[in-house]
Amino acid sequence: MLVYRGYSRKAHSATVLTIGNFDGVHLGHRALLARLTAVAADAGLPAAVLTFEPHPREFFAPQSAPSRLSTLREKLELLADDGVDLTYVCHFNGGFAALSADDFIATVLVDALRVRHLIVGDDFRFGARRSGDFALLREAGARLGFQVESMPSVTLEGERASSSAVRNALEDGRLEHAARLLGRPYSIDGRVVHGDKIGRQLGFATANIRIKHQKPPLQGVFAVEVKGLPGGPHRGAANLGYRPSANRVTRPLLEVHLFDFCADIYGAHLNVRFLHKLRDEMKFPDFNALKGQIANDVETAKAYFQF
Ligand SMILES: Cc1cc2nc3c(=O)[nH]c(=O)nc-3n(C[C@H](O)[C@H](O)[C@H](O)COP(=O)(O)O)c2cc1C
Ligand SMILES: Nc1ncnc2c1ncn2[C@@H]1O[C@H](COP(=O)(O)OP(=O)(O)OP(=O)(O)O)[C@@H](O)[C@H]1O
Repeated sequence: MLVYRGYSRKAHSATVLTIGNFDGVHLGHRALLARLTAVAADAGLPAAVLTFEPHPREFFAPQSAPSRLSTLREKLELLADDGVDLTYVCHFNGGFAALSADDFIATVLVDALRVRHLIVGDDFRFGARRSGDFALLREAGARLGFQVESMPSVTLEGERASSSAVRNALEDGRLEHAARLLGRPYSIDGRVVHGDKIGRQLGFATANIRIKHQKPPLQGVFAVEVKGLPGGPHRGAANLGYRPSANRVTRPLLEVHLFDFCADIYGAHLNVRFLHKLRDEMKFPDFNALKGQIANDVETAKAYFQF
């Protein structure tokens, strides 16, 4: 998959295009991408995605913007896995937000991305003050020579699959439901960094993983599966939070204790899949209380896995 920053580079051929945030790449997105790649294959044209960085809500209201399900890198990997040929990552700034719906269609969709066939959800809104809608796209397409197709809503148990629904499920600890909405367990990638080496004194060595998320969509103690190490996937128990009982940190930290594992893995790049929530993170009065609880968590996680 080719990735372009912005839309200043004109597409080298006409495109079959879709537009959106695609945070987390959930079931609804995946159905849309399946349709996109099928239409693109039929037309012999590249399947293209236009997405935004930062998210429009992060630009308009950074304080109240929702947490991110995926980093840009994770999102690009997921789009590539789903067969997308070209992704345009458009910098969402004041200038872009001020583009009228008509200018967006003329400058971005027609001139730069050379759209031949556009597929979006029928609730799709765009342009300054969200004034553009599906009807306007249809009308512009008829005039300017591109087809516009609406994607029917993908639902799960009566609820529309959406990034917000996944965030709510993760926040409430309903991980199994989030996994159904995503079509895979929720996971975070990161590199193993050096910690305070207290874990070993506690009897539970942990891999401290630096994550890119400022505000992850979930917190607490979890049964996890870890990919990225030889002989894996490995199972374990993990804490994602601020570690209030020992050397509290200011940025969220992911610490994973792998079962029956002993090796130097500093620097490894891991993918941690959150399968089941065990409890919320807590502040313990002393090391012994923390140690006792972690021992319990490890037993509960092992029981979950029937380890
Ligand atoms: C399964 C598990 C559960 C944990 N739960 C908590 C918790 O509830 N509160 C907390 O402050 N720290 C918790 N921790 C984090 C420990 O405090 C941390 O692993 C320990 O301080 C070791 O830090 P180090 O790896 O930097 O040496 C947990 C760790 C694990 C592996
Ligand atoms: N459940 C769904 N079924 C079909 N199409 C969807 C579904 N969810 C999103 N889409 C479409 O996928 C594209 C990208 O959606 P986008 O990520 O912007 O919204 P979203 O997933 O609904 O997220 P949010 O919850 O943040 O609104 C849009 O065209 C949107 O209409």
